[in-house]
Amino acid sequence: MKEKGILIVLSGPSGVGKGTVRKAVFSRPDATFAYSISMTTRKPREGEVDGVDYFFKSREEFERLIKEGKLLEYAEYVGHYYGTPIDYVKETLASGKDVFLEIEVQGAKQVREKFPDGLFIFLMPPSLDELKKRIVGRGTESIELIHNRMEAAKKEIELTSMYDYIVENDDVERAVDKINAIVQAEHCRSERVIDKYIKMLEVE
Ligand SMILES: Nc1ncnc2c1ncn2[C@@H]1O[C@H](COP(=O)(O)OP(=O)(O)OP(=O)(O)O)[C@@H](O)[C@H]1O
Ligand SMILES: Nc1nc2c(ncn2[C@@H]2O[C@H](COP(=O)(O)O)[C@@H](O)[C@H]2O)c(=O)[nH]1
Repeated sequence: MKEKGILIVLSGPSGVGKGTVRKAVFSRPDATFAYSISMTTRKPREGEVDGVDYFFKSREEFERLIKEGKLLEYAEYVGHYYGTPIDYVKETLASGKDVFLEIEVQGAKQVREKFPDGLFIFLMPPSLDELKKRIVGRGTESIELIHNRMEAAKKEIELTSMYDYIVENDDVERAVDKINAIVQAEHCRSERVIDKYIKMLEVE
């Protein structure tokens, strides 16, 4: 039987710290996951590099990729498309490596439908007040957008039952420790490990 990696999906409301926690996951020297670089139609921010932070696309190109079935999931988020290239995910999982997606909740729902065996982790804010503080503190949103995101966050938090784990992001390094522990536990539990031992017995 073919070795298969785990598809890890980190999601949660806007401003909870998904991007911050994902960067901290990958900055650990022992990180073994492959990061799936998303496509987006938003413009690069200062310092962002095409093919490293995102694959930056025009709306026309993105819509063509949707039609051609090249995306595992996609969502329109604050006026821009975001999506996960499907080939990279499939090929990397088939090679036995775990793949890490950091995506918003609409996209996570689509992935759950296509990859029910994925490992879905919802990043939870310590409180709604703290979530608001983080969105305001980031300084990227107008008052109106902050209000919209807070209303959306309340609805998103109600949908946590589709996730396998909830990790509170009270402290970034603590959240990373919990995510790594969850993935390790999944490796021990999963049939991937059982397959490995069956293979070992077949060889003897
Ligand atoms: N554990 C934490 N404690 C305090 N501040 C945090 C923590 N995690 C993240 N932040 C801060 O919260 C703000 C939002 O974080 P970030 O941009 O990573 O969120 P996000 O969930 O990726 O948001 P979006 O979905 O809108 O892109 C940032 O200013 C970040 O520095
Ligand atoms: N559904 C998807 N959401 C994605 C993807 N890549 C990133 N994201 C999410 O978009 C927002 C905004 O990101 P930003 O870089 O503009 O701040 C954030 O919540 C990301 O998690 C994707 O491929 N699909």
